Amino acid sequence: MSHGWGYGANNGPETWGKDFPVANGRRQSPINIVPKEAQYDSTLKSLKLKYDPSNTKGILNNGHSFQVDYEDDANSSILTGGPISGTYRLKQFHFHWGASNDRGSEHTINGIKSPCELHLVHWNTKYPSFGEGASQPDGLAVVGVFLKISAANPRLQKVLDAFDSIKTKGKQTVFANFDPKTLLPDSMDFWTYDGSLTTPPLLESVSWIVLKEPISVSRTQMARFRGLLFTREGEAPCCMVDNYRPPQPLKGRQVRASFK
Ligand SMILES: Cc1ccn(O)c(=O)c1
Ligand SMILES: [Zn+2]
Repeated sequence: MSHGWGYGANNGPETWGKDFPVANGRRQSPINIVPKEAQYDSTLKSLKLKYDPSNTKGILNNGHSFQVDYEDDANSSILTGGPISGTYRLKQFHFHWGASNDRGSEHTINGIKSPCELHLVHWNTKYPSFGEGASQPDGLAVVGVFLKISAANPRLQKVLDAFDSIKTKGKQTVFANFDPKTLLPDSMDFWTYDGSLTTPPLLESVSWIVLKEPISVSRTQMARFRGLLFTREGEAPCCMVDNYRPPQPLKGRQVRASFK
């Protein structure tokens, strides 16, 4: 049976290039963002996120993270503006986090890791589906939001409360009427660059939009993320932690800022 990619010593990010050679490509993600080297671009439009909570389909432990899935057969939960042209539909959101609060995010700022990073995944409606978009250079747009340790974030509570039902790989449960907008910070200032999926198949199809302002999460809330498992029910349990890919070479790419 294929041992499959993961985040362990034998199947982690350093091994992904064997099955997915694009891992060493020219527009891989995540990256380290150096704000002083980002170029302010006054032509960037403001980000527009319009989400319909009734599109919420469910919450799933996929063995790498957990994700909340959305109906995407209409333009009811969409991303427009920012660096992208056209309309991108929300497909799912998920997180990446560490075994301790000193690490966990995928993007870093001046080499600094955050304990957690939220990704809201959207696909370009010029293509017929997410799968089609995922193989196109302008097919996907992912909004990244850092989480920093502070007071408990009440907006995470509904997500955390579902964890008991999706503890192990493959488990999913009903999850309805969740507005991802409640997980966004006040400021929509962002950095943007051309990148990739941060998990195999690492396709180079993502316009990354990384928000400057983090949202809060408490130590106790982070501990609950770490109670999820990479493993299936009945297997030797392995805590779902450190499910992040480290920063990849910029290879000449420009990072633009929507703010001065
Ligand atoms: C489409 C996709 C898949 C995995 N991850 O981590 C992402 O951020 C986006
Ligand atoms: Zn992600």
